[in-house]
Amino acid sequence: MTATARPLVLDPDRLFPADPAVRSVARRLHEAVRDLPIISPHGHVPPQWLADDVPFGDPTSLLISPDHYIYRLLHAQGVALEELGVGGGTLDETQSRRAFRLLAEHWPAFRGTPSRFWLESELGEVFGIGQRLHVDTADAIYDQIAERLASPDFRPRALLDRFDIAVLATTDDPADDLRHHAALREDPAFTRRVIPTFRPDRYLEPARADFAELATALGRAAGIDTGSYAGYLAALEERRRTFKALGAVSSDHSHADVVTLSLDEAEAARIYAAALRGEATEAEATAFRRHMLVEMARMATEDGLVMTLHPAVHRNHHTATLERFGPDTGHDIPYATEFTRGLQPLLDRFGTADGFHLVLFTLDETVYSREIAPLAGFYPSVYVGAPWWFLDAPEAIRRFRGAATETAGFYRTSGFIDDTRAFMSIPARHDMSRRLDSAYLAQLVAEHRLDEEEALETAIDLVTTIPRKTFKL
Ligand SMILES: O=C[C@H](O)[C@@H](O)[C@@H](O)[C@H](O)C(=O)O
Repeated sequence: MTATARPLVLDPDRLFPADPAVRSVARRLHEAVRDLPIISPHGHVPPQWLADDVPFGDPTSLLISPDHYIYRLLHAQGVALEELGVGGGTLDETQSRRAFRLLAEHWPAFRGTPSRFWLESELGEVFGIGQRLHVDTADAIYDQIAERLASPDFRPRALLDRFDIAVLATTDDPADDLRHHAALREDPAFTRRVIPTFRPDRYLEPARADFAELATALGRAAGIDTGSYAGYLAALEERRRTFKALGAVSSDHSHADVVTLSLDEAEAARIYAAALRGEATEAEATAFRRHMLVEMARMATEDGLVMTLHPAVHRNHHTATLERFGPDTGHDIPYATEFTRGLQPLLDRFGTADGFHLVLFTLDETVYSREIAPLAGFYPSVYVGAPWWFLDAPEAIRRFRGAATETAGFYRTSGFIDDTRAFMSIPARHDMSRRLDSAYLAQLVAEHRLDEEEALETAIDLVTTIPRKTFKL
């Protein structure tokens, strides 16, 4: 590492345009939204953290081990995942300190990435660290973080209040007992909204070797016999009702593509029965999944849950890493996808259905201007999902606003989505988005495409009314 250890400086103008006239408008817009409550309608913070409100562990288990944005790049630099506590591995203090030092040693590799922006914001604004992360400061920073984590002020519920997170959605299995959400709702001392999200992916994939076991588990959770296709549908509908009763506002779906089709009931039932016997062909399983996406939309028109799609991720790209560390461990890789023709059967049936909301996320940014924005610019049900995962980054967010706004405007979008497990990064992620949107709106003001009053109203709507409307919050 060439740079010496230096003070950690978070410039108040970070991410704002360099042009002084535009920057001054961006500052004013950001000032108006910077401290507004955070709405997080899709993410992966475990609800148990808030239900049990136990102190976070050490700095590594909090900031490195659960964050695949961080450890994937360290892995690319040659650091072994087991050294970072990935996949549930438990590190003792010596190992945890070593992992933190490894992050510091490789910190230059994060230059220009959103992870650096987020982690520096966390260190400076959440933990009050005054030094930039460096191999010479790693141990001292580790100690400062560890000391703060021991404080009641740094327990999950206290931080939820400090971060002013008004709504936090988790991502949950349809057969989950949702006991943590129930406990939070029954706790008179807990006043924030932590809500489950219905995530049925694996129950809609008959090609899975464990599909029959999953169908049984679904039936057990719903109290409905899923030995038949009718029972399977009824169980899904029952679990959606249970999720909604505990505050859920959306179902989330992440499959290989968003191709949709409708099978007739007899054919769907035949494939389902074959799948329970482990005899469905790959083509039948794919057709069934595509049919079930339409069924999820049909259910959404009946129970009112918002439907979000997060397609086209080659999950678990590296077999050995999956086998050793499990899923969601940094080697999910995007690929190109298509929405216009894939969704036509679903939207032909439900695209104008009263109250149906379909939020489209993509990791293929070419579809924002070509497909998603045009769809959202016609169908009352379709909303443009915020830049997700590899696109949740300054340059990609700038491209997103340029690509989507001219067809769909601002008011057909989802509002920012952090979609994270990394609880400490949530304020930084939302602030990065607020800064970038302030910058984009300021540019429109500078070009006389908006007046500042409109830009101010839009900036506030983007973090308040727009996510609340899109997610029916
Ligand atoms: O930002 C990254 C996201 O949290 C990613 O880990 C999730 O989107 C997850 O793969 C999912 O499908 O829900």
